[in-house]
Amino acid sequence: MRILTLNPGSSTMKAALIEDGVTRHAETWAAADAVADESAVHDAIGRWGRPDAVAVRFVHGGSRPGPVFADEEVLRALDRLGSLAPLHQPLSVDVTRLVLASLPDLPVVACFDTSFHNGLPEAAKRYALPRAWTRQNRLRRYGFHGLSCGYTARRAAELLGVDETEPRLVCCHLGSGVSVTAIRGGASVDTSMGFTPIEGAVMATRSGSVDPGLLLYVLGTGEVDLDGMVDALYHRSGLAGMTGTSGDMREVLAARAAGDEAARTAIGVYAHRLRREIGAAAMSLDRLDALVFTGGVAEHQPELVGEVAEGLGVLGVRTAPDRLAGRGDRLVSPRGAPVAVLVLTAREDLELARQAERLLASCRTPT
Ligand SMILES: Nc1ncnc2c1ncn2[C@@H]1O[C@H](COP(=O)(O)OP(=O)(O)O)[C@@H](O)[C@H]1O
Ligand SMILES: CC(=O)OP(=O)(O)O
Ligand SMILES: [Mg+2]
Repeated sequence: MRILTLNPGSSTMKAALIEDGVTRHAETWAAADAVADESAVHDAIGRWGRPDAVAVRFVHGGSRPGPVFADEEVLRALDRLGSLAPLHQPLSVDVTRLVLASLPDLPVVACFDTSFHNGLPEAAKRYALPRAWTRQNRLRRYGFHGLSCGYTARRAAELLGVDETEPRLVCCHLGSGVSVTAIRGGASVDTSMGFTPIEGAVMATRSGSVDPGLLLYVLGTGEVDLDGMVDALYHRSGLAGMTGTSGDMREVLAARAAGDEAARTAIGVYAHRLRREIGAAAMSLDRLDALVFTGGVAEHQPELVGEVAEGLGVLGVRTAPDRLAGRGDRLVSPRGAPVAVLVLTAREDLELARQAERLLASCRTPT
């Protein structure tokens, strides 16, 4: 079966054609370009040949436990979640509408980052807010990067040579968005992103967690209104805000190498907050078998993984420089280390294809 997968991230739009679990074609565009230039996705379909189905990543699926077929009614509901993930959700809705319009007779499957975290334990899911706010179970922690985590959990178990239900993992997804998830028995038991993909670690342009009291204070001054706050927390914070760069880790590392003090501080904050999240995630596990790093930054800047890991000795985490310098999916901890450290390529495309195939198979009438 040939599945076209579309993965709108906050900085990139990634498309791939997966045939029976194998990648045949792949292309990445800057996120803004992919939707502004409607023909980009269309051209890819033309070049790669007609797929049997399309699978699209939506970061926010609300409480949906798994993928669903996308139609206009589903899209309208997902669009209403747009303000909870403004860097991603509108792009996913737009690109899905484009596909439905240009390939009207193809099944299009919407797959959700949030589904992987749907079974979070109550204590990890709730905010300590007034019951009147939380009674409907909507104002809660959802978690994101779930498609990446689902793939990572399976791939890590494969590399460790154990059953999927076995390893206790902490999965760090370091892309433009950054999240840390504790995985036990193949399921999410805590995660750093919450109601929105702002919470938790420092990201490329997002702030990560900030004392809500600080935000209330700034709003109270009247110098920033709600739109200004949204813009600041999603677009002008994180590495970008601290350094005046785009927030792309390549640029920040280059600035630090050139002696830029703001870049040095920003990477210090990024690594410190990431270690805090890793430590917190480990507390939801009864043991830590492996710490997994994935996403664009982990894949392309493994030296940063080494830098983060250096401060995690208390968890038994160590890395080997020669292994870090390698390529592809690999163990980067030294032989005999108490915790395996893995660097894995994020394969949301394979997870998207897998989920779409399963949904399609479940709808086929048995013969
Ligand atoms: N080809 C590359 N070479 C070096 N760094 C890269 C490359 N591609 C991505 N990165 C790094 O990965 C980050 C983006 O991660 P990615 O997972 O692709 O983003 P998105 O959140 O859009 O899915 C960038 O900040 C950059 O530092
Ligand atoms: C959820 C999220 O932040 O995704 P990405 O890293 O792809 O932007
Ligand atoms: Mg991504």
